Amino acid sequence: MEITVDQMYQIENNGHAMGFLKKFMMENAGAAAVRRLVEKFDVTSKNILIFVGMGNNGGDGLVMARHLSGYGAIVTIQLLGSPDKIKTEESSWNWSILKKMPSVKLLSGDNLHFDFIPDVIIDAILGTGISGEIREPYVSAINYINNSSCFKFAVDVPSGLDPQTGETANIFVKSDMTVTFHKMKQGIPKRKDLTGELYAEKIGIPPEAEEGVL
Ligand SMILES: NC(=O)C1=CN([C@@H]2O[C@H](COP(=O)(O)OP(=O)(O)OC[C@H]3O[C@@H](n4cnc5c(N)ncnc54)[C@H](O)[C@@H]3O)[C@@H](O)[C@H]2O)[C@H](O)CC1
Ligand SMILES: [K+]
Repeated sequence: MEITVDQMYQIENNGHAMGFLKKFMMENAGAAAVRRLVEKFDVTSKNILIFVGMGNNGGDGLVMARHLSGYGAIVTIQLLGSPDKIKTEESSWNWSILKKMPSVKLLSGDNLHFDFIPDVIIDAILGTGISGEIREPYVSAINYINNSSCFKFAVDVPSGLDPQTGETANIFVKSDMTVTFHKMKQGIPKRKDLTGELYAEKIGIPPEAEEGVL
């Protein structure tokens, strides 16, 4: 069953109100995404570059970084903004854990020059919160991703694709694999040319959180 983006936010809020906090959803989302990635790709000693936006899509990317480090990957995060401008509590919480993990390299701002060639790029820039045309520094990050020939993995939805309508913004990521969360959003499967292999993974939200929504 496909759901709307509005329904997803309502379900998420209901689950949170039940006590299944968004930070737990985020943890499960990042862990489920990593499970799919490592099934496909041996990440041991591989260079993984994660572009992280300032909302909760970025937060999922931060969770992935921690898990991938545990799998022996060499992880670099490029936060697309300043750490003090991270927009949500759960994403900031994950950033603060990573600050205690020298195994993960943390970069921030809009300087997109790296001293390595990534084997995998993770797009955790924008998810269901997208609105309007893509702005900098996200535009440059999306260009960087699309100009790279490595394996590309999209968190929840390729950034720049509207998960409700399936329409694209001025610029958008073309990925090899996409993992969306809880249930498929209506617009995503319309653009399999952008998602690559597409999966919807459960993230522990109680089914009761759907009551009155679906
Ligand atoms: N579905 C779930 O149960 C869960 C989903 N999770 C992940 O959270 C994101 C949605 O997070 P949200 O913070 O609402 O939105 P985004 O991260 O997509 O982005 C919002 C952020 O981006 C800025 N922005 C919006 N449009 C643009 C634009 N065109 N150009 C530049 N910047 C833009 C805006 O200002 C906001 O700050 C969902 O996709 C999942 O990945 C959670 O982990 C919890 C479980
Ligand atoms: K994304």
